[in-house]
Amino acid sequence: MKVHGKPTRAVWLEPDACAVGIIDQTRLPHAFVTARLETLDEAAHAIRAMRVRGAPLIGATAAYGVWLALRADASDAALTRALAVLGETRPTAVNLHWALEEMRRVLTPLRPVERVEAAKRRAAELCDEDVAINRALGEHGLKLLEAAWEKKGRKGRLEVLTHCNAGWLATVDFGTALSPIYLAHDAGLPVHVWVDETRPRNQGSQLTAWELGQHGVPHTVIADNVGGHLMQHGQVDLCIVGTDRTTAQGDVANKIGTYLKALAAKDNGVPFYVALPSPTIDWRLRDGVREIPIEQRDGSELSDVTGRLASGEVATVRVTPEGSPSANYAFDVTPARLVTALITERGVCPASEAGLRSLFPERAEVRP
Ligand SMILES: CSC[C@@H](O)[C@@H](O)C(=O)COP(=O)(O)O
Repeated sequence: MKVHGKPTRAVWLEPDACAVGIIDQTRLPHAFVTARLETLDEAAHAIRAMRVRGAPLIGATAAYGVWLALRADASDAALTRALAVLGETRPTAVNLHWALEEMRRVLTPLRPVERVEAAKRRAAELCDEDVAINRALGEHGLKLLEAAWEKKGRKGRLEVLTHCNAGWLATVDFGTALSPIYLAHDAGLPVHVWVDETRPRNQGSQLTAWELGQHGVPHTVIADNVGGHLMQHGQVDLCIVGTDRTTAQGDVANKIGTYLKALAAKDNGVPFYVALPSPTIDWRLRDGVREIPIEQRDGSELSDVTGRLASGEVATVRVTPEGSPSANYAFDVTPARLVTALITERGVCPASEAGLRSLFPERAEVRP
């Protein structure tokens, strides 16, 4: 997507082919700052500190992280270590493990001398594949938005609610939940997005609002607890969110608070869609509530808030009493029964094992 009119991806190989470029997402929306990652440790830190975040982007950055590691040492031991270091950066998004497994599969049979070039090539391919997948799922999602617009009698605005950031900043490009929204906007549908702020890290108010604004998509930031009220008053036509891990039976882990939005949507008859690239499906798991690991992050993300002062300076302030402990659960699981449908690169399906199987028949028999 474009930043200040220039086509930009969320991760890229630097022109000198010696480093990986990222947008430092901890600096948005107050500053657009890019950074170079040159080592395994820098890549792992970027993921852990959420300079890059969002399930597909974590996977893509980790793939490039393997390349950075092998540049220093392409031995079997170094490959094993790189996969382990990167694999421990964040627990919930399965795209991380999917991308690392793919790098392991491609690189292990090669001689060390062949690995560096192969790692760079495969990481770049994974990035291109992510872009193509997101574009394709956007086309499928667009049909749902068009149908909703027809159902509404083509009157007013098409009101969409989203949670967290599942836009291009969370992927290599286009995004997942936001991909259909960008296509709808570009096709002339009067789409308006209710953007949940998404405490504690505010990916909605800081990242989703920023990227929608860059593309000119009308949107309004709301506090996390507003969605239910809007749905009760007929002000949300549909919800679309992303996911960090979807089980074989269609349960979806996504940013904390997603489950409550799905409950409110169900209670009010509002369609609740989840957009996902197939690498987000964990075919080994079934019961998401019991089986998906939920990341718990440092309590300071809750007690401290960063923003821009009137002076223009960006500052961090504490908003909870000194001494009050905080619990910072980063994700929750929305059971499949609350999900109207899954939007994938192969089409739209019910959130169920049969639904996923109908789109991915080659995965039907994969079980631990
Ligand atoms: C296409 S991204 C889907 C999810 O990764 C997204 O909704 C999300 O929850 C991101 O969480 P984050 O903690 O910012 O990495």
